[in-house]
Amino acid sequence: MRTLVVTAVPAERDAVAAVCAAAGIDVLAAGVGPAAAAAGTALALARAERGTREARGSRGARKAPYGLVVSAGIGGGFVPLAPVGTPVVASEIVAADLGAETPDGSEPFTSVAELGFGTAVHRPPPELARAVAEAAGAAYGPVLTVSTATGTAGRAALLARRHPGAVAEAMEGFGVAQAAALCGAAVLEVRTVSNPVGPRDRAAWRIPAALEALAEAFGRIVPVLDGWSERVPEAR
Ligand SMILES: O=C(O)c1cccc(C(=O)CC[C@H]2O[C@@H](n3cnc4c(=O)[nH]cnc43)[C@H](O)[C@@H]2O)c1
Repeated sequence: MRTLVVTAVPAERDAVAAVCAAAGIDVLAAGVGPAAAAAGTALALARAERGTREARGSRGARKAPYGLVVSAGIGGGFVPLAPVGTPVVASEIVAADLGAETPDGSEPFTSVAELGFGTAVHRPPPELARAVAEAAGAAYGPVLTVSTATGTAGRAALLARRHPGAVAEAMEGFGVAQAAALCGAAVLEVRTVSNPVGPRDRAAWRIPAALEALAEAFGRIVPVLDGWSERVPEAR
């Protein structure tokens, strides 16, 4: 089975391109936010599936479908679990602001799952996610997907309270995970921390350092991904 890495922007794609190309892993920059991530991932997975069907029985090189999709890029880190520069790997990929505001009561939000309308959490294969986290020396815990980046200490504290052990926040993981689930592929989320989750402070961002750390982390992660993909049976 093949592996697809999905980033938001070309700078993240370019950071991992060389090490992924050497391993035959495709990389796609799908855009910022959960909708762009879901759309780009679903299109790539569907095209690969169609390519496999069309190649079946033909003499052309048969390309397997994707069995694993990795949402990768920079993200905000929940201090102190994930300081700036830290790699993080998701134990859970959580839609943290997909639901309804509930003004009454102690909890101001109820998730789409609690409302009975669908899934709010996707879980990577734990054995693989833990192995990737170990290889990368990453913080391991829930990674939150938001449509609006946190900009206050109060919001950061509320998210940390609602999601104990959360290591990072970003804007694409749940979209990638939804598309992967639709196509029967496993999912991972791997990020490096560019800024602390909390008060909006662009001066505190360390994007070049986070991109460098992403490239370095993928150098250690790709052999683990290769090993896992070889163990997964070929396409049906
Ligand atoms: O302008 C701001 O203050 C601001 C604060 C946080 C994030 C943004 C973005 O535009 C993020 C876009 C991009 O980067 C990822 N990312 C990185 N850090 C965070 C974060 O703290 N919260 C959410 N997303 C983050 C994200 O995955 C996007 O692809 C602007």
